[in-house]
Amino acid sequence: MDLIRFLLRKSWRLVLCSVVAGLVSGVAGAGLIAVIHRGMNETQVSSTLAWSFLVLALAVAACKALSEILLTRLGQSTISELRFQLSRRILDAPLSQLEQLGHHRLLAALSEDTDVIAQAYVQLPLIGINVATTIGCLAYLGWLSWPMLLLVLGCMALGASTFQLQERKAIRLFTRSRETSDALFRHFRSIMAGIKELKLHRERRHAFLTTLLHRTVKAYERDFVGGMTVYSLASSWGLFLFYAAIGVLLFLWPSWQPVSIDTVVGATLVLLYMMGPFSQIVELLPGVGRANVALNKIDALGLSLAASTPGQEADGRQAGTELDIRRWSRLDLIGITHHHAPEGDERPFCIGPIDLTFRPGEVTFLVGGNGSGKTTLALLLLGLYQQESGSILLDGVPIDDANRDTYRQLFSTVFCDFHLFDSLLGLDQANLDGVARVYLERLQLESKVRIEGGLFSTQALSQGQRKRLALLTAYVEDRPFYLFDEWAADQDPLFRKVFYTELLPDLKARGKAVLVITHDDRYFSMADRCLRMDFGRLVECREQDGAAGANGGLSAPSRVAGAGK
Ligand SMILES: Nc1ncnc2c1ncn2[C@@H]1O[C@H](COP(=O)(O)OP(=O)(O)OP(=O)(O)O)[C@@H](O)[C@H]1O
Repeated sequence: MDLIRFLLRKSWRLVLCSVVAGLVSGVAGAGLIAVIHRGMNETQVSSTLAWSFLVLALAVAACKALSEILLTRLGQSTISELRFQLSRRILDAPLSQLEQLGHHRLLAALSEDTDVIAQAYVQLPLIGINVATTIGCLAYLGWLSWPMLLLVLGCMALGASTFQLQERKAIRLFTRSRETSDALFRHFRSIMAGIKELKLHRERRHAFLTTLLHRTVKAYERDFVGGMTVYSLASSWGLFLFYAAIGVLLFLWPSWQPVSIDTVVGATLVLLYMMGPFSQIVELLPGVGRANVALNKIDALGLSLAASTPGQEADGRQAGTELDIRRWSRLDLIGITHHHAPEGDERPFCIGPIDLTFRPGEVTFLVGGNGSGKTTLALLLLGLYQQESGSILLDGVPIDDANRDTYRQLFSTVFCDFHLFDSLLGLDQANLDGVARVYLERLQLESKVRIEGGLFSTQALSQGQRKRLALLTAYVEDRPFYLFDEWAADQDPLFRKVFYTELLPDLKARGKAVLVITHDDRYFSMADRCLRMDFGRLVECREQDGAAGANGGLSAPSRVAGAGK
């Protein structure tokens, strides 16, 4: 309901206009039936009646068209709003929460759930209009004969109660099919990401298609068809009750009590007319049921659209920050701990407690075996993971929910699994192209890529070249703290040398703090200090790690906790 309130706040004018247009159309339709009924009974048709007929017919057609046009606009604007808001909620949500959910669930929510919710939301005015039309018809029926009204109301109550019993089953099936569509999106992602592996291995491709995908697709089909079948049966039962009421009125009622043929014809006309809006309501109900399932799903993902993130302003900036990220002098990690939620029976991976200090103009190498926790520490430092205990202080100011987003603006990064946007997005400094072209030459990409209006001419590059382009983006960002997660791993020996012996010293000379996660022991001497991760703990670099300060001496932090202090 929060979501409905949220949507109504955004688009109440469109909803109101379409409801009014629909109501006028519905009421005019009921009036048209009354006029037709009177016309059938009059031997000499009056001109007033004829004009009423014309005006009402025009009103019905015009308002129906207007209502439909407005509803289409409402539908598209609702989908846009939902996609925008949900994307925003995803960007606001903690990284660890998103990692636990997985990309496939987020994609399913962004595409399937937004569609289903928007379609149902658009149907709400239609349901309102049809209910209003039905009430108008019932009022006319009551005016013709209240016992007949009671009969029809009885049939409707019977239909509604049986429908409610059946609907629970339909919702259960829709919920199951929605869960299956998460798995379906995971398979779609596997197709995209694993296309080369699937093409190369016939048996794997066959197993993927016939076992995984086919089973999931069929499970989705079965549950979805099951849910829709329940609704179809319920709607047919409702339709039958309508015909039953007409049958009783036409064939049984006159034999029970005296009634004029005129009343019977009028009541039959009303019931036949009511069948239109009634059928529409019943057809709309499965969509409403699926929207409920989609709403619950979005809530279950922890991405409720109605909620807002504490400290987050509407424009994405944060209130109440005391950080000056351009003029910082020390960054302290004090007693930081974190653990990854284990999958199944695995033991959780714990990191920390970690004490560490960074200063501008200092190049730090972070080494350690695979899975030792280097990237996890980097993500904690960047404020992308939230520590479970301990604190991060920038010039003595603790980082919290209110200033974390501002704190993150301290860093430029190239992650191991970096993403390259197709332009220098969000960078609108003067002479952006000129600045970028200087780095393009420096990174030896000028013969491969052109930059026009901040847009890269191509991304069809080798992995190493794409990583250089990501480095270019980081350079242009010109932020105070650089973090590279195994950046040099994809580079040829020549460019690896350029990175360690030219680019890093250049960043240092510009007063940047640099943290390099690396396995390149040949270049450890380029670091001011070298830290080692070992099973989630930060330990001193051993002499055999080869860590030597840039000025030639072994950096060997005397106490890792106080490194840099
Ligand atoms: N999102 C996650 N959820 C659960 N466990 C995770 C997650 N990310 C990492 N881990 C676990 O945490 C441990 C440390 O991972 P991390 O990526 O920090 O290591 P790393 O030192 O950077 O390794 P590598 O050198 O291979 O990149 C690993 O055992 C890994 O299984």
